[in-house]
Amino acid sequence: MTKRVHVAVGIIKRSQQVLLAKRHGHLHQGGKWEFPGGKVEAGESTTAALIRELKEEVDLNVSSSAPFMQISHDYPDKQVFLDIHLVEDFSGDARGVEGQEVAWVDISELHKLEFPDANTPIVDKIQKELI
Ligand SMILES: Nc1nc2c([nH]c(=O)n2[C@H]2C[C@H](O)[C@@H](COP(=O)(O)OP(=O)(O)OP(=O)(O)O)O2)c(=O)[nH]1
Ligand SMILES: [Mg+2]
Repeated sequence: MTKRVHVAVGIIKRSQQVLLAKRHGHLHQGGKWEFPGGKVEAGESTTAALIRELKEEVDLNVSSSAPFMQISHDYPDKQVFLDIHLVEDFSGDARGVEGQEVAWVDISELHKLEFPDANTPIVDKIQKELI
């Protein structure tokens, strides 16, 4: 029995596109597209984790964010709690700091890409509410 992993996730939106990153093949859920983010550390707020992770992973400076949705999902090998925030207020040019592929993708095309299973409701809600 392991603990549920608390993850801060950012939907980074610029006009009708969102930023995706491809998870490296060796990682959990590797090879799939994700919304940038990562584990919230002990004693850290979700917002602080989001700011830290988006700087570390895609070199963006987040000015503000708003709660979007929360998802608990059980993978066969891992339990996650995704605390997902909408980020429309940021600066910088996105790049994959850790060598990962990044892409600005039209919201209308999102459902055509492969995401981790936990992301299905996220993609649905983005396509309903953010277009
Ligand atoms: N960032 C992100 N993680 C997701 C998404 N969907 C999803 O199931 N996850 C899962 C995959 C991982 O099990 C977990 C994220 O943890 P991670 O291991 O990538 O965290 P991290 O960036 O802090 O990485 P590390 O420092 O441990 O290398 O959440 C998503 O859209 N974005
Ligand atoms: Mg990460």
